[in-house]
Amino acid sequence: MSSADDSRAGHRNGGASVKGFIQKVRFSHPPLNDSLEEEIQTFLIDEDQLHTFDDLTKVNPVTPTTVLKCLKARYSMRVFYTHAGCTLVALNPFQPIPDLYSLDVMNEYHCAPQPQEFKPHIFIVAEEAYRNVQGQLEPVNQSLVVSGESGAGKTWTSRCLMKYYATVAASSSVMKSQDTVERIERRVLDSNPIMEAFGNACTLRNNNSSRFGKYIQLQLDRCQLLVGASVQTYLLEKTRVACQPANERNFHIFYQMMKGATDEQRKEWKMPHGQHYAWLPNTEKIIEEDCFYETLDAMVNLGINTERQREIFRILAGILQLGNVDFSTSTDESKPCNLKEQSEDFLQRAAELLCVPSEELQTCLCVRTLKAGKQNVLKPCSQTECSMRRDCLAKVIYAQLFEWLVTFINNSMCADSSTWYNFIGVLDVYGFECFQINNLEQLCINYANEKLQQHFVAHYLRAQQDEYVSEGLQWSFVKYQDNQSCLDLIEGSPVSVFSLLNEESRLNRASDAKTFRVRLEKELSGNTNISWDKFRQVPHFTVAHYAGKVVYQIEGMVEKNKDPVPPELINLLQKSNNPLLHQLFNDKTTQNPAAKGLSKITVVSKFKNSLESLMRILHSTTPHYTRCIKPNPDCKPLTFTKEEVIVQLEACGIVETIHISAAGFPIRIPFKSFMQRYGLITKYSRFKSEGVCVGLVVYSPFLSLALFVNVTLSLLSLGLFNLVYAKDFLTQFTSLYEM
Ligand SMILES: Nc1ncnc2c1ncn2[C@@H]1O[C@H](COP(=O)(O)OP(=O)(O)OP(=O)(O)O)[C@@H](O)[C@H]1O
Repeated sequence: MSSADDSRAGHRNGGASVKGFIQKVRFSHPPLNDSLEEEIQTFLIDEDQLHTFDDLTKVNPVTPTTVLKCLKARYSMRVFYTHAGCTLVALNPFQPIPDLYSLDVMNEYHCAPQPQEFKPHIFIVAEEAYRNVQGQLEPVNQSLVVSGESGAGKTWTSRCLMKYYATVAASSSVMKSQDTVERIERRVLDSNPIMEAFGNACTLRNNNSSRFGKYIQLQLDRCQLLVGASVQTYLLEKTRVACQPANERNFHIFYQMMKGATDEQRKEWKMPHGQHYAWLPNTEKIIEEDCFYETLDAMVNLGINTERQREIFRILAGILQLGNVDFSTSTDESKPCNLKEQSEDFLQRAAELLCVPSEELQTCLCVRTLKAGKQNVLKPCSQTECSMRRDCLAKVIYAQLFEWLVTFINNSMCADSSTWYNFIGVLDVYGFECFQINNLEQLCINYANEKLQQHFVAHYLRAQQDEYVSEGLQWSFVKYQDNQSCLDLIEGSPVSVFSLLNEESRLNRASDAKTFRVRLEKELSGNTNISWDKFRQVPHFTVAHYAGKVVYQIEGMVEKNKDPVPPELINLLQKSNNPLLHQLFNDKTTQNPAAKGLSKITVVSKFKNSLESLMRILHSTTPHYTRCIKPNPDCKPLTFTKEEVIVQLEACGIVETIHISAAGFPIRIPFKSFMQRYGLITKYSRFKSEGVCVGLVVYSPFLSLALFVNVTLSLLSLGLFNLVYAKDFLTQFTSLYEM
């Protein structure tokens, strides 16, 4: 999907994260009666033992308190990973832990006959997915969904996963393909510093916060070797280019340039030492991500040649100069605004770096062309409009550049479709957001989280419980909240928040927030997930999300949804003599707003489409969930704040997940797939065959088969599947063995 924008940045000042906000507990926990309280106390009495619970399904009773205490005990013993049934909980240590992710550790997990018997680790999840691909059990393709709030460790985890596959999938002894694999694995890993330099920024919550979502597909050949990768990005926060929230920074790449440039580059970029840039706040803050040479190395490795690099950096330098261009009000309304003192120099430099005529640049920023019948009428813009057009120019250039980089990276890493057969996808998306002021960008992000939650619920909670019902298993229900009605409210048809927003955006008129609020209330008040606070003056609506209520401000929402780019700006950029900039706005293969008429596609429509295609992919894969938890709000090493953690545990429904995982069968394989994969053991006649040991446990009328196989290495992966059941398995199994 495109780098559809929105100004998450603009609304974050003083914003509180979701953690301080969630008041509603999503799932209905059983009320704490005296006996449960007693059980909890009995469990907690053995304090020294709490850290030993590698899998929270073994905790008894499972309550928010007991789960929290175990995680805290483990964290203080420096154990950062814990299984929670089908989910892995990862607590962020906020400091490098020696040897936790070393090559030796990777190899240990990779070579272990039963990795799940090792200490919980992200490598278990990685290895399980890898073995699933090797086992070719449907669905063969895998998705590793990494979630959590900002700073919880999603990007770190995704990087670990990529390194793991780049190592184990390249460690094959197939010498012939070794060269390719090495090159590819290098490229896959090198895509990270580039994407992070251009897509991450230092925020109040995380020094290296990803300002976009991504889904990386690691492509594997028939031998499960890494032969390529592709990345899909979601909703880049392009507003940050022109508007940085208080105490936050712009994208890393600008600081990298500023701090890492040689004298020669400074001259070329017209960036003398000590020059202040309005769009480059907090330059004094030094963070480890300010590593220009690492980005340059990665660019070289991915094949971005020196000339291309020059073009990229000139564009970026041009954007910075643009930020220092300010307008003064014109005394005569019929005349365009003037430039403020010094702004002329900056405009001149911006024009030179962007390779466009400076007078034309100034006219585009200050004068609007209106269509009156067949004639064009020129109308001077107000001071505010001029600033908006300047910001819009910077945003559209940056978004197109980011898009181009992603396409370039994909072209450089993606394997020919005839050479790869399966993939393992890693999804790293922004967590739930709730600030003091929330607008369209929070609505999109929270909508994405609703979709993922629905996927999780469908996959683990609902599917499992529904299946137990259809199988007639005795099962005491865990109550969970189905979020379909919230999704109906946001994206449903025929009427929803999105449909009304789109309708309003298509009307060629300035939108009025109050009128739009009335319309929302009239059309949507039948849905219990939407409400309005009668005492709040500002037009708003409140959505009851699965993770809590979020109040959205209506003002500006429709305009953001339209995301208009004045055509004069596009025309100007199309004429640029910077070959890359020229290509960005002329190439039909890129998402060129002018060429493709994208300005007519609204932000929510684009986002919804991209999310739907992501969900289709997720539904076609075997998912593995990792919930990253941020143990304290200040990113302090080894500090566990229980109030911070409990809210995150509740927001992701971990207690219910544990309940269900503990009570159910965690790994299920369709009978047909099982027989296809393991039918070969029938060759080894009877149980007494050499080296084969099969144990059969029958539960009537439903069956579980525990297989303990120690035959050949080819059956090693069987260790992953410790429990299988299927209605007619006994009949078929016994007939195979002539029992
Ligand atoms: N397993 C880990 N070991 C050591 N440090 C870690 C680990 N995971 C995360 N960190 C630290 O926490 C910081 C924040 O992690 P990360 O950037 O992955 O968060 P995130 O969830 O991706 O946040 P955002 O949503 O803002 O992008 C990292 O920069 C790193 O310093």
